[in-house]
Amino acid sequence: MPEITLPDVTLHWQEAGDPQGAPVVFAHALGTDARLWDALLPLMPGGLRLITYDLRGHGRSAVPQPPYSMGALVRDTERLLDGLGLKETVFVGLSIGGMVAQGLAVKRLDLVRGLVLSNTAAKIGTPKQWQARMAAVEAGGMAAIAPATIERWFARGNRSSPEAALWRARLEATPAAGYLGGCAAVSGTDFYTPTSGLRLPTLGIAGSEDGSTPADLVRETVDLIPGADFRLIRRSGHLPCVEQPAAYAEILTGFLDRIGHRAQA
Ligand SMILES: O=C(O)CC1=CCC(=O)O1
Repeated sequence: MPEITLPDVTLHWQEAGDPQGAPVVFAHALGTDARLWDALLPLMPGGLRLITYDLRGHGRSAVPQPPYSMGALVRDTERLLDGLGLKETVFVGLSIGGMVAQGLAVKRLDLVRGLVLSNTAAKIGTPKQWQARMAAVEAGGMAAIAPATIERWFARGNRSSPEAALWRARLEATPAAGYLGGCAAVSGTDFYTPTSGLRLPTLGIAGSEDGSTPADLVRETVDLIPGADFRLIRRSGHLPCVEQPAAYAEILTGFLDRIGHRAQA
């Protein structure tokens, strides 16, 4: 499994698709990892280099002591992309991954030619809500927040599915320190002003039953960027790439086609 060792953290990443293809990079949600994209990637068309990675504190990446800042998460991503020699990617970020996407596009537009803001916002929750969640994890571990998280993540009809059970197990296996670090990063982030200055092809994706970042919240952020497209995925909560991978692939492929993001023959 490929790793990249940065000055203050080692990150795990992997790739699929065409090594010479146009690069698409995927950043996952808090309490998940790069496997969030497993059902989606086989549904993507050819001519793309599909890169996934684990944020610090998650998956197989190292777990530095919390708290983390959004600046650190963006810097990790910038260093990963620079280390892989990538430019002009389409960057797909879901939830905290979508915050990283916004921060990266603001800081390094040379790395991002198209932005996909999935189930995310410029600001998610309030510091008070994040404090309460962090206190629950500190007191009871990851299992303490699992039932409520599954309700936010999955549409009503999908909460008893094998996917919900799998992602609950993965949430509970997330290192508490990594999760707490990520909570602190989200809690301290408000990208309304910087994101409203972005000018690049952008697609917003929301789930009709998302209990974490409801569709209206996603739309509010996406509408900050002139010309951005917005798509709603039905029968889906916070993780539509898991719940409705075919619909997600179709929407993402349509965006890539519209902006001509494919390997040149
Ligand atoms: O955990 C949640 O419900 C919502 C969330 C906020 C940031 C993120 O990545 O997930």
